[in-house]
Amino acid sequence: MTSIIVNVAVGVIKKNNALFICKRANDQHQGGLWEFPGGKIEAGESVFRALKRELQEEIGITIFSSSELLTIKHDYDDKTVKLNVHVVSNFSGEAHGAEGQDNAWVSIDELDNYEFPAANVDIISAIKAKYI
Ligand SMILES: Nc1nc2c([nH]c(=O)n2[C@@H]2O[C@H](COP(=O)(O)OP(=O)(O)OP(=O)(O)O)[C@@H](O)[C@H]2O)c(=O)[nH]1
Ligand SMILES: [Mg+2]
Repeated sequence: MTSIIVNVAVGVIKKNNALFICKRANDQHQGGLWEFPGGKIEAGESVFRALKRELQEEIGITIFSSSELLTIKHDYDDKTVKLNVHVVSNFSGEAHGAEGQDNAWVSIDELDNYEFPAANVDIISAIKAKYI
């Protein structure tokens, strides 16, 4: 058990019927697994503000709005994360691996072919349930 809670902004980037996913670097927490891009929320930052900053840094897009999908609190052995997951379809720029990370546009059905961190099971269920 740990008392550290990491507050994270996560973006499900949607264009037509495809979602943009990235592969986490091996030296990161949950490294080598696929993710929805995003990152840690800084002190005093809103989820949207953090998402805008992280998506600019990690995948080179500028987002104009986002809509809340769900919030998940998940305990890993080494830390607890609170994932504030938003859907983003209103953005400019071409999503790419701006930090050199592998990436892919995938359909909802294709998500099952990629391995995600344990916390993401609920994100993928929510995506499927809502057909976002
Ligand atoms: N971005 C992202 N993080 C996730 C997902 N699922 C999940 O458990 N996490 C966890 O959320 C935490 C924070 O995300 P992050 O590592 O992207 O944070 P960051 O971009 O600020 O990274 P940095 O600390 O290397 O600068 C990590 O512990 C990561 O394992 C996901 O789908 N996307
Ligand atoms: Mg990140």
